[in-house]
Amino acid sequence: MQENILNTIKFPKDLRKVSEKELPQLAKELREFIINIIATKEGHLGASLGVVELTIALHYVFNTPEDILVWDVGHQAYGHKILTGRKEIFHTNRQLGGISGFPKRAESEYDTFGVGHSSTAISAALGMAIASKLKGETNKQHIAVVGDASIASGMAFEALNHAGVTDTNLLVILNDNAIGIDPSVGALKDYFTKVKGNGAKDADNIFEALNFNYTGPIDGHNLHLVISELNRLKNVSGPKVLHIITTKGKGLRQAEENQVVYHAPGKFDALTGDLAPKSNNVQPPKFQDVFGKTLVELATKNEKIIGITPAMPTGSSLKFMMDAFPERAFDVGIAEQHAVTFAAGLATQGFTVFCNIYSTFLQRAYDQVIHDVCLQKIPVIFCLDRAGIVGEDGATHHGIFDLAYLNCIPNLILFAPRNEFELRNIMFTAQEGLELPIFIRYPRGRGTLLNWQNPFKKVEIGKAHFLQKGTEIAVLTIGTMANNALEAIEKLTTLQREKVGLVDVRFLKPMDESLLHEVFSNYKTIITIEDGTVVGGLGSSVVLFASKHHYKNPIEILGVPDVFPEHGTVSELQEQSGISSEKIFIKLQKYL
Ligand SMILES: Cc1ncc(C[n+]2csc(CCOP(=O)(O)OP(=O)(O)O)c2C)c(N)n1
Ligand SMILES: CC(=O)[C@@H](O)[C@H](O)COP(=O)(O)O
Ligand SMILES: [Mg+2]
Repeated sequence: MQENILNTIKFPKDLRKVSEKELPQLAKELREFIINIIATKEGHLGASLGVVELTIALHYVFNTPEDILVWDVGHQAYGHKILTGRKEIFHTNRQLGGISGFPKRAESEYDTFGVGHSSTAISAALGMAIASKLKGETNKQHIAVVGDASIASGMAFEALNHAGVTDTNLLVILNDNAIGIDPSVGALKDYFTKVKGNGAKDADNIFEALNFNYTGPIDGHNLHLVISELNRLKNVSGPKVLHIITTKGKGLRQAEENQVVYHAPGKFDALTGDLAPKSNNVQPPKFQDVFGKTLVELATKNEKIIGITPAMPTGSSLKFMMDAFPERAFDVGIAEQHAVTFAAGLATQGFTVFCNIYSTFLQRAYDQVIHDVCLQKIPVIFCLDRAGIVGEDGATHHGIFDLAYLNCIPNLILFAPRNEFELRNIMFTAQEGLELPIFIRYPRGRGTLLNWQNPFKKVEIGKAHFLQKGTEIAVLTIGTMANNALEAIEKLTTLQREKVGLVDVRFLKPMDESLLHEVFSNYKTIITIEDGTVVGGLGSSVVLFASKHHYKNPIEILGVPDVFPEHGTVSELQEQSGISSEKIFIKLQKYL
Protein backbone atom coordinates (compact mmCIF):
# COMPACT_ATOMS: atom_id res chain seq x y z
CA MET A 1 0.00 0.00 0.00
CA GLN A 2 1.25 3.49 -0.81
CA GLU A 3 2.62 5.60 2.03
CA ASN A 4 0.37 8.61 1.48
CA ILE A 5 -2.27 8.41 -1.19
CA LEU A 6 -3.59 11.92 -0.63
CA ASN A 7 -0.20 13.33 -1.70
CA THR A 8 -0.68 11.76 -5.12
CA ILE A 9 -3.99 13.51 -5.69
CA LYS A 10 -4.35 17.04 -6.95
CA PHE A 11 -7.55 16.66 -8.94
CA PRO A 12 -10.30 14.02 -9.19
CA LYS A 13 -8.63 12.55 -12.31
CA ASP A 14 -5.77 11.50 -9.99
CA LEU A 15 -8.26 10.07 -7.52
CA ARG A 16 -9.81 7.92 -10.24
CA LYS A 17 -6.43 6.22 -10.75
CA VAL A 18 -6.43 4.93 -7.15
CA SER A 19 -7.68 1.36 -6.73
CA GLU A 20 -10.99 0.99 -4.90
CA LYS A 21 -9.41 -1.11 -2.16
CA GLU A 22 -7.08 1.78 -1.28
CA LEU A 23 -9.89 4.28 -0.84
CA PRO A 24 -10.56 3.59 2.87
CA GLN A 25 -6.90 4.52 3.50
CA LEU A 26 -7.43 7.70 1.49
CA ALA A 27 -10.50 8.49 3.60
CA LYS A 28 -8.35 8.18 6.73
CA GLU A 29 -5.72 10.52 5.29
CA LEU A 30 -8.30 13.05 4.13
CA ARG A 31 -9.85 13.12 7.60
CA GLU A 32 -6.46 13.65 9.22
CA PHE A 33 -5.66 16.42 6.75
CA ILE A 34 -8.90 18.25 7.54
CA ILE A 35 -8.48 17.79 11.30
CA ASN A 36 -4.86 18.98 11.30
CA ILE A 37 -5.65 22.19 9.48
CA ILE A 38 -8.96 23.07 11.12
CA ALA A 39 -7.41 22.44 14.57
CA THR A 40 -5.31 25.57 14.16
CA LYS A 41 -7.05 27.56 11.44
CA GLU A 42 -10.62 26.99 12.71
CA GLY A 43 -13.74 26.47 10.63
CA HIS A 44 -16.60 24.03 10.13
CA LEU A 45 -15.35 20.64 11.22
CA GLY A 46 -18.11 18.11 11.94
CA ALA A 47 -19.98 18.32 8.66
CA SER A 48 -16.87 17.82 6.51
CA LEU A 49 -15.67 14.87 8.61
CA GLY A 50 -19.08 13.26 8.16
CA VAL A 51 -18.98 13.26 4.36
CA VAL A 52 -15.39 12.14 3.73
CA GLU A 53 -16.46 8.79 2.23
CA LEU A 54 -19.27 10.39 0.25
CA THR A 55 -16.92 13.06 -1.14
CA ILE A 56 -14.40 10.48 -2.30
CA ALA A 57 -17.12 8.28 -3.77
CA LEU A 58 -18.72 11.16 -5.68
CA HIS A 59 -15.51 12.31 -7.34
CA TYR A 60 -14.49 8.68 -7.93
CA VAL A 61 -17.70 7.64 -9.65
CA PHE A 62 -18.76 10.81 -11.42
CA ASN A 63 -16.83 12.67 -14.04
CA THR A 64 -16.62 15.97 -12.19
CA PRO A 65 -16.54 18.81 -13.16
CA GLU A 66 -18.39 17.77 -16.36
CA ASP A 67 -20.88 15.97 -14.13
CA ILE A 68 -22.28 18.61 -11.85
CA LEU A 69 -22.03 18.39 -8.09
CA VAL A 70 -23.82 20.94 -5.90
CA TRP A 71 -23.25 21.02 -2.14
CA ASP A 72 -26.02 22.44 0.02
CA VAL A 73 -24.84 25.11 2.52
CA GLY A 74 -21.28 24.10 1.58
CA HIS A 75 -19.92 23.89 5.12
CA GLN A 76 -19.29 20.18 4.46
CA ALA A 77 -17.22 20.76 1.32
CA TYR A 78 -13.69 20.84 2.78
CA GLY A 79 -12.88 17.35 1.47
CA HIS A 80 -14.25 18.39 -1.91
CA LYS A 81 -11.97 21.44 -1.93
CA ILE A 82 -8.94 19.38 -1.00
CA LEU A 83 -9.58 16.83 -3.76
CA THR A 84 -10.27 19.47 -6.39
CA GLY A 85 -7.00 21.37 -6.65
CA ARG A 86 -6.97 23.28 -3.37
CA LYS A 87 -5.02 20.97 -1.04
CA GLU A 88 -1.94 23.21 -1.01
CA ILE A 89 -3.92 26.34 -0.18
CA PHE A 90 -6.45 24.76 2.14
CA HIS A 91 -4.57 26.23 5.12
CA THR A 92 -5.76 29.68 3.93
CA ASN A 93 -9.40 28.61 4.37
CA ARG A 94 -11.60 31.51 5.54
CA GLN A 95 -8.64 33.86 5.98
CA LEU A 96 -8.27 37.26 4.34
CA GLY A 97 -7.10 36.65 0.78
CA GLY A 98 -7.44 32.89 1.22
CA ILE A 99 -9.98 30.44 -0.11
CA SER A 100 -13.60 30.70 0.96
CA GLY A 101 -15.07 28.37 3.57
CA PHE A 102 -17.87 27.61 1.13
CA PRO A 103 -17.97 26.49 -2.51
CA LYS A 104 -17.62 29.53 -4.70
CA ARG A 105 -17.87 29.66 -8.48
CA ALA A 106 -15.02 32.14 -8.88
CA GLU A 107 -12.69 29.82 -6.98
CA SER A 108 -12.92 26.60 -8.96
CA GLU A 109 -14.76 24.99 -11.87
CA TYR A 110 -15.60 22.19 -9.44
CA ASP A 111 -17.61 24.66 -7.33
CA THR A 112 -20.61 24.65 -9.59
CA PHE A 113 -22.78 26.86 -7.40
CA GLY A 114 -22.02 29.43 -4.70
CA VAL A 115 -23.54 28.49 -1.36
CA GLY A 116 -23.56 29.41 2.33
CA HIS A 117 -27.28 29.79 2.95
CA SER A 118 -29.00 26.42 3.09
CA SER A 119 -31.50 24.50 1.02
CA THR A 120 -30.62 25.89 -2.41
CA ALA A 121 -28.85 22.84 -3.86
CA ILE A 122 -31.84 20.95 -5.25
CA SER A 123 -33.21 24.03 -7.05
CA ALA A 124 -29.80 24.88 -8.50
CA ALA A 125 -29.05 21.31 -9.59
CA LEU A 126 -32.52 21.01 -11.11
CA GLY A 127 -31.93 24.23 -13.07
CA MET A 128 -28.65 22.80 -14.33
CA ALA A 129 -30.28 19.47 -15.19
CA ILE A 130 -33.02 21.16 -17.20
CA ALA A 131 -30.38 23.29 -18.93
CA SER A 132 -28.52 20.09 -19.88
CA LYS A 133 -31.70 18.65 -21.37
CA LEU A 134 -32.33 21.81 -23.36
CA LYS A 135 -28.76 21.68 -24.65
CA GLY A 136 -29.06 18.00 -25.55
CA GLU A 137 -26.38 16.90 -23.06
CA THR A 138 -28.03 13.60 -22.33
CA ASN A 139 -25.18 11.89 -20.47
CA LYS A 140 -24.56 14.59 -17.93
CA GLN A 141 -25.22 13.80 -14.26
CA HIS A 142 -26.47 16.39 -11.75
CA ILE A 143 -26.05 15.69 -8.08
CA ALA A 144 -27.27 17.74 -5.11
CA VAL A 145 -25.97 16.81 -1.66
CA VAL A 146 -28.31 18.07 1.04
CA GLY A 147 -28.45 17.52 4.80
CA ASP A 148 -31.41 16.30 6.84
CA ALA A 149 -31.93 19.73 8.44
CA SER A 150 -31.59 21.64 5.17
CA ILE A 151 -33.99 19.42 3.23
CA ALA A 152 -36.72 20.35 5.72
CA SER A 153 -36.64 23.95 4.54
CA GLY A 154 -39.37 25.35 2.30
CA MET A 155 -37.06 25.98 -0.62
CA ALA A 156 -35.90 22.37 -0.72
CA PHE A 157 -39.51 21.18 -0.69
CA GLU A 158 -40.38 23.55 -3.53
CA ALA A 159 -37.53 22.08 -5.57
CA LEU A 160 -38.50 18.46 -4.82
CA ASN A 161 -42.06 19.25 -5.81
CA HIS A 162 -40.88 20.61 -9.15
CA ALA A 163 -38.23 17.98 -9.81
CA GLY A 164 -40.71 15.17 -9.25
CA VAL A 165 -42.62 16.07 -12.41
CA THR A 166 -39.51 16.28 -14.58
CA ASP A 167 -37.54 13.50 -16.26
CA THR A 168 -34.22 15.13 -15.45
CA ASN A 169 -31.02 13.35 -14.64
CA LEU A 170 -31.05 14.56 -11.05
CA LEU A 171 -29.68 12.70 -8.06
CA VAL A 172 -30.45 14.12 -4.63
CA ILE A 173 -28.22 12.68 -1.94
CA LEU A 174 -29.82 13.09 1.45
CA ASN A 175 -27.00 13.12 3.98
CA ASP A 176 -28.87 12.20 7.13
CA ASN A 177 -26.93 12.59 10.35
CA ALA A 178 -29.99 13.55 12.41
CA ILE A 179 -28.53 16.92 13.28
CA GLY A 180 -28.21 20.41 11.85
CA ILE A 181 -26.04 22.72 13.92
CA ASP A 182 -28.35 21.77 16.78
CA PRO A 183 -30.42 18.58 16.77
CA SER A 184 -32.81 18.42 13.82
CA VAL A 185 -36.45 19.16 14.58
CA GLY A 186 -39.90 18.60 13.17
CA ALA A 187 -42.10 15.93 11.69
CA LEU A 188 -39.71 15.24 8.82
CA LYS A 189 -37.03 14.35 11.35
CA ASP A 190 -39.50 11.93 12.95
CA TYR A 191 -40.19 10.49 9.51
CA PHE A 192 -36.47 9.92 8.84
CA THR A 193 -36.15 8.21 12.21
CA LYS A 194 -39.07 5.95 11.29
CA VAL A 195 -37.54 5.13 7.90
CA LYS A 196 -34.25 4.23 9.56
CA GLY A 197 -35.98 2.07 12.15
CA ASN A 198 -38.41 0.19 9.93
CA GLY A 199 -36.83 0.29 6.52
CA ALA A 200 -38.36 2.41 3.78
CA LYS A 201 -40.80 -0.29 2.74
CA ASP A 202 -42.75 -0.13 6.00
CA ALA A 203 -43.21 3.59 6.03
CA ASP A 204 -44.99 5.45 3.24
CA ASN A 205 -42.10 6.81 1.29
CA ILE A 206 -42.28 10.55 1.04
CA PHE A 207 -39.82 10.73 -1.87
CA GLU A 208 -41.55 8.02 -3.86
CA ALA A 209 -44.79 9.90 -3.29
CA LEU A 210 -43.07 12.84 -5.02
CA ASN A 211 -42.11 10.63 -8.01
CA PHE A 212 -38.47 10.14 -7.01
CA ASN A 213 -36.74 6.80 -7.32
CA TYR A 214 -35.67 6.25 -3.70
CA THR A 215 -32.74 4.16 -2.43
CA GLY A 216 -31.81 3.77 1.19
CA PRO A 217 -31.14 4.31 3.88
CA ILE A 218 -27.57 3.01 3.48
CA ASP A 219 -24.42 3.41 5.56
CA GLY A 220 -22.72 6.51 4.18
CA HIS A 221 -19.38 5.53 5.71
CA ASN A 222 -19.25 2.24 3.80
CA LEU A 223 -17.23 3.47 0.84
CA HIS A 224 -17.67 0.37 -1.31
CA LEU A 225 -21.41 0.35 -0.78
CA VAL A 226 -21.74 4.05 -1.58
CA ILE A 227 -19.60 3.62 -4.71
CA SER A 228 -21.63 0.67 -5.92
CA GLU A 229 -24.93 2.51 -5.31
CA LEU A 230 -23.68 5.61 -7.13
CA ASN A 231 -22.54 3.47 -10.06
CA ARG A 232 -25.94 1.82 -10.20
CA LEU A 233 -27.86 5.09 -9.92
CA LYS A 234 -25.81 6.59 -12.75
CA ASN A 235 -27.82 4.38 -15.07
CA VAL A 236 -31.23 5.02 -13.55
CA SER A 237 -33.07 7.75 -15.41
CA GLY A 238 -35.23 10.49 -13.88
CA PRO A 239 -35.09 12.10 -10.45
CA LYS A 240 -33.59 9.91 -7.72
CA VAL A 241 -32.89 10.14 -4.00
CA LEU A 242 -30.08 8.27 -2.31
CA HIS A 243 -30.55 8.40 1.46
CA ILE A 244 -27.30 7.86 3.34
CA ILE A 245 -26.78 7.71 7.08
CA THR A 246 -23.64 9.33 8.40
CA THR A 247 -22.22 10.52 11.69
CA LYS A 248 -21.39 14.19 11.99
CA GLY A 249 -17.80 14.56 13.21
CA LYS A 250 -16.92 11.00 12.11
CA GLY A 251 -13.37 9.99 13.02
CA LEU A 252 -12.73 12.40 15.89
CA ARG A 253 -14.16 11.08 19.14
CA GLN A 254 -15.09 14.41 20.71
CA ALA A 255 -16.59 15.65 17.46
CA GLU A 256 -18.82 12.58 17.30
CA GLU A 257 -19.78 12.84 20.96
CA ASN A 258 -20.37 16.57 21.09
CA GLN A 259 -21.66 17.37 17.64
CA VAL A 260 -23.08 20.80 18.46
CA VAL A 261 -19.79 22.18 19.75
CA TYR A 262 -17.71 20.53 17.03
CA HIS A 263 -19.88 21.91 14.24
CA ALA A 264 -17.37 24.79 14.32
CA PRO A 265 -15.25 24.25 17.42
CA GLY A 266 -12.62 26.97 17.15
CA LYS A 267 -9.06 25.84 17.87
CA PHE A 268 -8.52 22.34 19.25
CA ASP A 269 -5.81 19.73 19.74
CA ALA A 270 -5.59 17.71 16.52
CA LEU A 271 -4.44 14.58 18.33
CA THR A 272 -6.73 14.50 21.35
CA GLY A 273 -9.57 16.60 19.98
CA ASP A 274 -9.58 18.68 23.18
CA LEU A 275 -10.72 22.26 22.73
CA ALA A 276 -8.08 24.94 23.19
CA PRO A 277 -8.21 26.32 26.75
CA LYS A 278 -10.27 29.46 27.18
CA SER A 279 -8.55 32.65 28.29
CA ASN A 280 -8.77 33.32 32.02
CA ASN A 281 -9.18 37.04 31.46
CA VAL A 282 -12.57 38.35 32.46
CA GLN A 283 -14.22 39.57 29.30
CA PRO A 284 -17.44 41.38 28.48
CA PRO A 285 -20.25 39.00 27.56
CA LYS A 286 -21.29 38.07 24.06
CA PHE A 287 -24.30 40.03 22.84
CA GLN A 288 -25.86 36.61 22.22
CA ASP A 289 -25.65 35.68 25.88
CA VAL A 290 -26.96 39.07 26.95
CA PHE A 291 -29.92 38.45 24.64
CA GLY A 292 -30.49 34.88 25.90
CA LYS A 293 -30.16 35.62 29.59
CA THR A 294 -32.15 38.85 29.41
CA LEU A 295 -34.95 37.02 27.61
CA VAL A 296 -35.15 34.45 30.39
CA GLU A 297 -35.12 37.25 32.98
CA LEU A 298 -38.00 38.99 31.21
CA ALA A 299 -39.91 35.78 30.49
CA THR A 300 -39.78 34.86 34.18
CA LYS A 301 -41.94 37.90 34.93
CA ASN A 302 -43.89 38.17 31.69
CA GLU A 303 -45.62 34.92 30.89
CA LYS A 304 -46.77 36.18 27.51
CA ILE A 305 -43.20 36.10 26.20
CA ILE A 306 -42.43 33.54 23.49
CA GLY A 307 -39.04 32.92 21.88
CA ILE A 308 -38.48 31.68 18.32
CA THR A 309 -35.37 30.67 16.40
CA PRO A 310 -35.09 29.15 12.95
CA ALA A 311 -32.44 26.49 13.62
CA MET A 312 -29.94 28.58 15.58
CA PRO A 313 -30.71 27.94 19.28
CA THR A 314 -27.07 27.65 20.32
CA GLY A 315 -25.69 30.38 18.06
CA SER A 316 -28.35 32.88 19.10
CA SER A 317 -28.51 31.72 22.76
CA LEU A 318 -32.27 31.23 22.50
CA LYS A 319 -31.23 27.90 24.03
CA PHE A 320 -31.37 29.59 27.45
CA MET A 321 -35.10 30.19 26.98
CA MET A 322 -35.63 26.72 25.52
CA ASP A 323 -34.08 25.23 28.65
CA ALA A 324 -35.93 27.52 31.07
CA PHE A 325 -39.35 27.60 29.39
CA PRO A 326 -39.51 24.77 26.86
CA GLU A 327 -43.22 25.27 26.22
CA ARG A 328 -42.69 28.92 25.30
CA ALA A 329 -39.61 28.58 23.08
CA PHE A 330 -39.57 27.17 19.56
CA ASP A 331 -36.81 26.01 17.26
CA VAL A 332 -38.69 25.78 13.98
CA GLY A 333 -35.77 24.43 11.94
CA ILE A 334 -34.28 26.11 8.88
CA ALA A 335 -37.48 27.96 8.13
CA GLU A 336 -36.96 31.69 8.32
CA GLN A 337 -40.10 32.50 6.36
CA HIS A 338 -42.20 30.33 8.61
CA ALA A 339 -40.50 31.74 11.72
CA VAL A 340 -41.54 35.28 10.79
CA THR A 341 -45.15 34.49 9.94
CA PHE A 342 -45.48 32.07 12.85
CA ALA A 343 -44.29 34.91 15.12
CA ALA A 344 -46.85 37.22 13.54
CA GLY A 345 -49.63 34.71 14.12
CA LEU A 346 -48.73 34.32 17.79
CA ALA A 347 -48.50 38.09 18.23
CA THR A 348 -52.02 38.61 16.83
CA GLN A 349 -53.25 36.53 19.75
CA GLY A 350 -51.69 38.76 22.37
CA PHE A 351 -48.34 37.06 22.85
CA THR A 352 -45.11 39.01 23.12
CA VAL A 353 -42.93 37.31 20.56
CA PHE A 354 -39.14 37.58 20.36
CA CYS A 355 -38.09 36.15 17.02
CA ASN A 356 -34.31 35.84 16.81
CA ILE A 357 -32.88 35.52 13.31
CA TYR A 358 -29.38 36.09 11.96
CA SER A 359 -29.45 39.27 9.88
CA THR A 360 -28.23 37.45 6.77
CA PHE A 361 -30.88 34.72 7.08
CA LEU A 362 -33.72 37.21 7.51
CA GLN A 363 -33.08 38.05 3.86
CA ARG A 364 -34.97 34.81 3.15
CA ALA A 365 -38.10 36.16 4.80
CA TYR A 366 -38.30 39.64 3.31
CA ASP A 367 -41.83 39.31 2.01
CA GLN A 368 -43.01 37.89 5.32
CA VAL A 369 -41.53 40.92 7.09
CA ILE A 370 -43.36 43.27 4.74
CA HIS A 371 -46.62 41.44 4.08
CA ASP A 372 -47.20 39.49 7.27
CA VAL A 373 -45.74 41.86 9.84
CA CYS A 374 -45.20 45.50 8.90
CA LEU A 375 -48.18 45.98 6.61
CA GLN A 376 -50.39 44.73 9.43
CA LYS A 377 -48.49 46.59 12.17
CA ILE A 378 -48.05 43.38 14.15
CA PRO A 379 -45.68 44.17 17.02
CA VAL A 380 -43.28 41.23 16.74
CA ILE A 381 -39.91 41.86 18.40
CA PHE A 382 -37.16 40.79 16.00
CA CYS A 383 -33.66 40.35 17.32
CA LEU A 384 -31.28 40.38 14.37
CA ASP A 385 -28.15 38.58 15.41
CA ARG A 386 -24.84 38.69 13.46
CA ALA A 387 -25.62 42.17 12.14
CA GLY A 388 -22.69 43.90 10.44
CA ILE A 389 -19.52 42.19 9.25
CA VAL A 390 -19.34 38.66 10.68
CA GLY A 391 -15.78 37.75 9.74
CA GLU A 392 -14.59 34.39 8.48
CA ASP A 393 -17.93 33.10 7.11
CA GLY A 394 -17.58 35.85 4.54
CA ALA A 395 -19.72 37.22 1.76
CA THR A 396 -22.66 34.86 2.17
CA HIS A 397 -23.04 35.60 5.87
CA HIS A 398 -22.28 39.28 6.52
CA GLY A 399 -25.28 41.03 8.05
CA ILE A 400 -24.67 44.21 6.12
CA PHE A 401 -27.95 44.70 4.28
CA ASP A 402 -30.51 44.82 7.09
CA LEU A 403 -30.30 48.57 7.71
CA ALA A 404 -30.97 49.20 4.03
CA TYR A 405 -33.56 46.52 3.45
CA LEU A 406 -35.56 47.44 6.55
CA ASN A 407 -35.14 51.20 6.23
CA CYS A 408 -37.45 51.35 3.23
CA ILE A 409 -40.34 49.48 4.90
CA PRO A 410 -43.05 51.55 6.61
CA ASN A 411 -44.47 50.74 10.06
CA LEU A 412 -41.36 49.50 11.81
CA ILE A 413 -38.91 50.56 14.49
CA LEU A 414 -35.23 49.89 13.79
CA PHE A 415 -32.78 50.05 16.68
CA ALA A 416 -29.14 49.10 17.17
CA PRO A 417 -27.67 48.95 20.70
CA ARG A 418 -24.11 50.14 21.11
CA ASN A 419 -23.63 48.06 24.26
CA GLU A 420 -25.18 45.48 26.55
CA PHE A 421 -27.23 47.99 28.61
CA GLU A 422 -28.84 49.30 25.49
CA LEU A 423 -29.71 45.80 24.32
CA ARG A 424 -31.23 44.90 27.67
CA ASN A 425 -33.16 48.15 27.93
CA ILE A 426 -34.64 47.93 24.45
CA MET A 427 -35.68 44.31 25.05
CA PHE A 428 -37.33 45.42 28.28
CA THR A 429 -39.04 48.32 26.52
CA ALA A 430 -40.25 46.17 23.64
CA GLN A 431 -41.88 43.56 25.87
CA GLU A 432 -43.72 46.31 27.75
CA GLY A 433 -45.65 46.79 24.52
CA LEU A 434 -45.11 48.72 21.29
CA GLU A 435 -47.49 49.80 18.56
CA LEU A 436 -45.20 48.58 15.79
CA PRO A 437 -42.81 45.72 15.08
CA ILE A 438 -39.27 46.41 16.21
CA PHE A 439 -35.98 45.14 14.74
CA ILE A 440 -33.07 45.14 17.17
CA ARG A 441 -29.77 44.47 15.41
CA TYR A 442 -26.51 43.58 17.13
CA PRO A 443 -23.25 41.99 16.03
CA ARG A 444 -21.59 38.62 16.50
CA GLY A 445 -19.40 38.57 19.59
CA ARG A 446 -18.66 40.50 22.70
CA GLY A 447 -19.91 43.81 23.97
CA THR A 448 -17.89 46.26 26.03
CA LEU A 449 -19.23 46.09 29.59
CA LEU A 450 -18.04 43.75 32.33
CA ASN A 451 -20.98 44.53 34.61
CA TRP A 452 -23.80 44.31 32.16
CA GLN A 453 -26.79 43.24 34.28
CA ASN A 454 -28.12 46.75 34.84
CA PRO A 455 -31.59 47.35 36.27
CA PHE A 456 -33.92 47.81 33.30
CA LYS A 457 -34.66 51.33 32.12
CA LYS A 458 -37.27 52.23 29.55
CA VAL A 459 -35.94 53.53 26.25
CA GLU A 460 -37.67 56.48 24.63
CA ILE A 461 -38.50 55.31 21.11
CA GLY A 462 -36.86 57.44 18.44
CA LYS A 463 -34.48 59.26 20.78
CA ALA A 464 -30.82 59.67 19.81
CA HIS A 465 -28.03 60.61 22.26
CA PHE A 466 -25.00 62.83 22.17
CA LEU A 467 -22.10 60.80 23.57
CA GLN A 468 -19.94 63.88 23.36
CA LYS A 469 -20.50 67.42 22.18
CA GLY A 470 -18.08 69.28 19.90
CA THR A 471 -17.78 72.39 17.77
CA GLU A 472 -17.05 71.47 14.14
CA ILE A 473 -17.58 67.89 13.06
CA ALA A 474 -20.56 65.78 14.05
CA VAL A 475 -20.01 62.04 13.84
CA LEU A 476 -23.28 60.10 13.72
CA THR A 477 -23.01 56.38 14.42
CA ILE A 478 -25.41 53.48 14.76
CA GLY A 479 -24.94 50.48 17.05
CA THR A 480 -21.46 49.37 17.99
CA MET A 481 -19.91 51.74 15.47
CA ALA A 482 -20.08 54.25 18.34
CA ASN A 483 -17.26 52.26 19.98
CA ASN A 484 -15.06 52.47 16.89
CA ALA A 485 -15.73 56.20 16.71
CA LEU A 486 -14.94 56.67 20.41
CA GLU A 487 -11.63 54.84 19.97
CA ALA A 488 -10.82 57.05 16.98
CA ILE A 489 -11.65 60.21 18.91
CA GLU A 490 -9.44 59.03 21.79
CA LYS A 491 -6.49 59.01 19.40
CA LEU A 492 -6.93 62.71 18.53
CA THR A 493 -5.14 65.51 20.36
CA THR A 494 -7.14 67.25 23.10
CA LEU A 495 -7.57 70.28 20.88
CA GLN A 496 -8.85 68.19 18.00
CA ARG A 497 -11.08 66.13 20.23
CA GLU A 498 -12.99 69.19 21.40
CA LYS A 499 -14.04 69.88 17.85
CA VAL A 500 -15.75 66.52 17.40
CA GLY A 501 -19.30 65.80 18.50
CA LEU A 502 -20.44 62.19 18.63
CA VAL A 503 -24.06 61.09 18.34
CA ASP A 504 -25.32 57.57 18.89
CA VAL A 505 -28.30 57.64 16.57
CA ARG A 506 -29.69 54.41 18.07
CA PHE A 507 -32.89 54.44 16.00
CA LEU A 508 -32.65 54.41 12.23
CA LYS A 509 -36.46 54.45 12.31
CA PRO A 510 -37.95 56.63 13.59
CA MET A 511 -35.01 59.02 13.34
CA ASP A 512 -34.58 61.71 15.95
CA GLU A 513 -35.25 64.65 13.68
CA SER A 514 -35.01 67.29 16.38
CA LEU A 515 -31.51 66.13 17.28
CA LEU A 516 -30.61 66.11 13.59
CA HIS A 517 -31.72 69.74 13.29
CA GLU A 518 -29.43 70.56 16.23
CA VAL A 519 -26.55 68.73 14.53
CA PHE A 520 -26.99 70.38 11.14
CA SER A 521 -27.36 73.81 12.74
CA ASN A 522 -24.33 73.61 15.03
CA TYR A 523 -21.73 71.56 13.13
CA LYS A 524 -19.98 72.35 9.88
CA THR A 525 -19.41 68.79 8.66
CA ILE A 526 -21.34 65.57 9.23
CA ILE A 527 -19.82 62.09 9.09
CA THR A 528 -22.09 59.06 9.35
CA ILE A 529 -20.74 55.61 10.25
CA GLU A 530 -22.57 52.29 9.91
CA ASP A 531 -21.54 48.63 9.72
CA GLY A 532 -23.83 48.10 6.78
CA THR A 533 -23.87 48.92 3.12
CA VAL A 534 -23.51 52.63 2.34
CA VAL A 535 -26.53 52.45 0.07
CA GLY A 536 -29.82 52.86 1.87
CA GLY A 537 -28.88 52.91 5.55
CA LEU A 538 -27.96 55.59 8.07
CA GLY A 539 -25.98 57.77 5.67
CA SER A 540 -28.75 57.69 3.10
CA SER A 541 -31.36 58.67 5.69
CA VAL A 542 -29.22 61.58 6.88
CA VAL A 543 -28.73 62.79 3.31
CA LEU A 544 -32.49 62.58 2.73
CA PHE A 545 -33.10 64.54 5.89
CA ALA A 546 -30.59 67.22 4.85
CA SER A 547 -32.09 67.50 1.40
CA LYS A 548 -35.63 67.74 2.74
CA HIS A 549 -34.63 70.56 5.11
CA HIS A 550 -32.24 72.29 2.67
CA TYR A 551 -29.13 71.90 4.80
CA LYS A 552 -25.93 72.37 2.81
CA ASN A 553 -23.39 70.92 5.27
CA PRO A 554 -20.95 68.49 3.68
CA ILE A 555 -21.89 64.91 4.60
CA GLU A 556 -19.53 61.95 4.36
CA ILE A 557 -20.96 58.44 4.57
CA LEU A 558 -18.72 55.72 6.00
CA GLY A 559 -19.94 52.16 5.72
CA VAL A 560 -19.44 48.99 3.77
CA PRO A 561 -18.83 50.02 0.15
CA ASP A 562 -21.18 48.80 -2.57
CA VAL A 563 -19.39 45.44 -2.96
CA PHE A 564 -19.67 42.06 -1.21
CA PRO A 565 -16.87 41.97 1.38
CA GLU A 566 -15.13 38.60 1.41
CA HIS A 567 -13.86 36.67 4.43
CA GLY A 568 -11.28 37.66 7.04
CA THR A 569 -11.37 38.73 10.65
CA VAL A 570 -13.92 41.36 11.61
CA SER A 571 -11.18 43.89 12.26
CA GLU A 572 -9.47 43.21 8.92
CA LEU A 573 -12.74 43.63 7.07
CA GLN A 574 -13.75 46.74 9.00
CA GLU A 575 -10.35 48.17 8.13
CA GLN A 576 -10.93 47.29 4.47
CA SER A 577 -14.35 48.95 4.55
CA GLY A 578 -13.00 52.12 6.16
CA ILE A 579 -14.98 51.77 9.40
CA SER A 580 -12.25 50.60 11.79
CA SER A 581 -11.20 53.02 14.51
CA GLU A 582 -7.92 53.61 12.67
CA LYS A 583 -9.68 54.48 9.43
CA ILE A 584 -12.15 56.74 11.24
CA PHE A 585 -9.22 58.46 12.99
CA ILE A 586 -7.59 59.12 9.61
CA LYS A 587 -10.85 60.47 8.24
CA LEU A 588 -11.32 62.79 11.22
CA GLN A 589 -7.80 64.12 10.85
CA LYS A 590 -8.53 64.95 7.23
CA TYR A 591 -11.36 67.24 8.32
CA LEU A 592 -9.67 68.76 11.34
C1 LIG B 1 -31.01 29.86 5.30
C2 LIG B 1 -30.04 29.38 6.34
N1 LIG B 1 -30.45 29.30 7.62
C3 LIG B 1 -29.59 28.88 8.57
C4 LIG B 1 -28.32 28.52 8.23
C5 LIG B 1 -27.34 28.11 9.32
N2 LIG B 1 -26.95 26.73 9.15
C6 LIG B 1 -25.83 26.37 8.53
S1 LIG B 1 -25.57 24.76 8.51
C7 LIG B 1 -27.00 24.49 9.32
C8 LIG B 1 -27.42 23.11 9.65
C9 LIG B 1 -27.43 22.24 8.44
O1 LIG B 1 -27.78 20.96 8.83
P1 LIG B 1 -27.81 19.81 7.76
O2 LIG B 1 -28.41 20.28 6.51
O3 LIG B 1 -28.42 18.64 8.41
O4 LIG B 1 -26.26 19.57 7.45
P2 LIG B 1 -25.13 18.99 8.43
O5 LIG B 1 -24.51 20.16 9.12
O6 LIG B 1 -25.75 18.06 9.36
O7 LIG B 1 -24.19 18.34 7.50
C10 LIG B 1 -27.65 25.67 9.64
C11 LIG B 1 -28.90 25.79 10.39
C12 LIG B 1 -27.93 28.64 6.89
N3 LIG B 1 -26.69 28.37 6.49
N4 LIG B 1 -28.81 29.06 5.97
C1 LIG C 1 -22.65 27.25 7.83
C2 LIG C 1 -23.44 28.20 8.59
O1 LIG C 1 -24.24 28.91 8.06
C3 LIG C 1 -23.29 28.31 10.04
O2 LIG C 1 -22.56 27.26 10.56
C4 LIG C 1 -22.66 29.62 10.38
O3 LIG C 1 -21.31 29.57 10.02
C5 LIG C 1 -22.83 29.88 11.83
O4 LIG C 1 -22.30 31.10 12.13
P1 LIG C 1 -21.90 31.44 13.62
O5 LIG C 1 -20.62 30.70 13.89
O6 LIG C 1 -21.72 32.91 13.60
O7 LIG C 1 -23.02 30.96 14.48
MG1 LIG D 1 -27.58 17.04 9.31
